[in-house]
Amino acid sequence: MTADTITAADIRINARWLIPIEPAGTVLENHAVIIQGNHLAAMIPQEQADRTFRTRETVDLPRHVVMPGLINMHGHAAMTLFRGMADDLPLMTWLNDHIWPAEGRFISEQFIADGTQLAMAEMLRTGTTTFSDMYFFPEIAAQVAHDAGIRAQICFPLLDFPTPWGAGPDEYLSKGADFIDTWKSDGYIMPAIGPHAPYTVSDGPMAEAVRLSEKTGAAIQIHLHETAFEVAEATEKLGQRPTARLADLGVLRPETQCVHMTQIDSGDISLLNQSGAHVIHCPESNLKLASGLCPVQELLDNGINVAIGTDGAASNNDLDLFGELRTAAMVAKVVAGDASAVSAHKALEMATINGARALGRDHELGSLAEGKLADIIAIDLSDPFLQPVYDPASHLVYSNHGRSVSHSWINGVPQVQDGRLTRIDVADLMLRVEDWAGRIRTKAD
Ligand SMILES: CSC[C@H]1O[C@@H](n2cnc3c(O)ncnc32)[C@H](O)[C@@H]1O
Ligand SMILES: [Zn+2]
Repeated sequence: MTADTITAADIRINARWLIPIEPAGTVLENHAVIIQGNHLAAMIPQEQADRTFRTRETVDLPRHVVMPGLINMHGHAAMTLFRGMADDLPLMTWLNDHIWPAEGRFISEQFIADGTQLAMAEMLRTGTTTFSDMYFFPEIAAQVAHDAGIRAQICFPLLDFPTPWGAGPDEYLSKGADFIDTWKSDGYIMPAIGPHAPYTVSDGPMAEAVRLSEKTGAAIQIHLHETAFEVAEATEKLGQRPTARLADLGVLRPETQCVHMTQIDSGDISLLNQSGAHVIHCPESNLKLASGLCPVQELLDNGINVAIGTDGAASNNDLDLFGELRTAAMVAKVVAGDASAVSAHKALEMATINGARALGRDHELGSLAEGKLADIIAIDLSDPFLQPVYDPASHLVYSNHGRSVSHSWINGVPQVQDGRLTRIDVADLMLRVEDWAGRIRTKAD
């Protein structure tokens, strides 16, 4: 009999349940996750870990599920400061009469810094370790995320009209090219291009966005087919559905993420499938704005990658991706007329590996496997509202909400410990948020 070799590592997490996401549907019991530096060194039964690893820190999680951190693939982080400001309205009234005037009045570098921090605090507390953002002053959002050590795709905005970030498309594109150049090699930040929507970006700037993506490898994220009105208006004015127009302009590519897609016909499915573009499903925003519903199971059945996002806190009104998963799984069943559509495990895949795939980072994010980056969360299942446990995956999707998240590590660094944020000063943040709320309340009337 030969003695096992003992290897030194940094952190050992003892998990009651482990859902690695890949292979699909797997649930392991009483396993240890070993972290060395910023990556996963091993996932092995706890008795084997006793014999083979010596770590400087051990975290015992005897009532918890451990899984990869969630990836929130669409949002407008700083819109947390507009949460609950304009409810019960359809998309275009909400945007034209409330949100765009408020953005014109309040958006500044400080607004983005404080609102993005508020969003990050909520997302970290509810299990998100990577988020995608499309908003103004992307250089500020990128800095704030980088400083907090949270992974983020930050899309610079592109529109035909002026906003607090720029005078028009030429300025957005030139500032955006510099933004990509500054952040392209960062370990946490993925700079990307955010043409707002087909109805706000004309052909010239849209084609420039494609050229910039081809030149830099940066992803494109765009709101697309959010409402029936968008598709009907474009078809009437331009004689083409927006997906067909974007395909002609070269926008639909494997680097492109199409957000919403509530209106889909067989031609749209072919274009998405042939192009390798991804769909980002935001069911709660779609429900709240009465925009429509994305046929998720049909897209998955046609080989299209579908990831999940919350959208901004002004149209959701929270950034809890576990809540979003529950809605996504429930709504998918009604839309498909099939209770087996989007199972619990499939919903978890949408919020992890499918998001990583949309980012082009599935080789290092989105599942727990040796060599992948150590972006990990734990969910405490000991609460009475999560008892008894027959199937932890079922509880994560159908019974849980994000507040049961107890721990989180990003790049091997602890971000949440026993439900508390380790790197964001929440008390100080609340003072700044209250200050903004006071200003918005007085000027919003
Ligand atoms: C180009 S910066 C982002 C821009 O998008 C607005 N926005 C927020 N939510 C939505 C949505 O669901 N559809 C379309 N546009 C949205 C946000 O307020 C910014 O102006
Ligand atoms: Zn959006």
